Amino acid sequence: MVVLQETTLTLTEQRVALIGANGSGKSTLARLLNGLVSPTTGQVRVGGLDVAREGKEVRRRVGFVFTDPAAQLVMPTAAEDVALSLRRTHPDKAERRRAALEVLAAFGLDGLGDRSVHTLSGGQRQLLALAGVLATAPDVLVADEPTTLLDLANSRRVGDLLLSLPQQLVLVTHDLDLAARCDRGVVMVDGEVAFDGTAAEAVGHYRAVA
Ligand SMILES: Nc1ncnc2c1ncn2[C@@H]1O[C@H](COP(=O)(O)OP(=O)(O)OP(=O)(O)O)[C@@H](O)[C@H]1O
Repeated sequence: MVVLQETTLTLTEQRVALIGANGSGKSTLARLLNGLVSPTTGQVRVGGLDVAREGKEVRRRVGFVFTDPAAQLVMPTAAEDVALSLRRTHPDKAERRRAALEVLAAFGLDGLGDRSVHTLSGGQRQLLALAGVLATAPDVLVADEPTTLLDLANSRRVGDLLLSLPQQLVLVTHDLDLAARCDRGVVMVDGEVAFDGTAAEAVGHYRAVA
């Protein structure tokens, strides 16, 4: 089965939204960017690196946030989870914990370091997943519907945070208000790019065809 038709995209804008109906190929396109899936034909390059051949280096540069944070929170406590991301930059354990607590505070999760990740709210878990990925200092963040499971306040909070990141963001979302705030919008229909332009135009196009 062909999931994505022939697609040529050069993503240079700071914040790129991928929008479109369920099953249109957004997640597949996003997953190609860090090698979570591989193309059967064609090539994906990130910062000059070939994702298929230099996958490890690409994954170091491209952070990926899933819709469900449970997919990526692997340690028992919040602090330990962030600390895992810091093991390369902070080899000393005590220093690593201190740095992890600082990261948590920066994401509004102060005081939750020793909490089991299972006792955190959905919003807190999504912020923690984001904190963990960003603690690895990726050049690019790919986020696949990161606000879908969140209530209004948390989805605003996570959305604002994503849009204010210094690194490039590729955002798959059904939140059209959030998508419209990006710098570029790509609309997928049946595995093809149906529209590519400013985010506001892309949202308008999607609303017209949906
Ligand atoms: N590994 C796979 N093997 C077979 N089919 C797949 C695979 N991955 C995705 N698909 C199919 O490809 C299509 C596109 O899926 P994809 O997850 O990229 O869509 P999406 O636009 O992200 O959808 P949603 O908004 O529902 O998350 C779907 O029909 C899906 O079932």
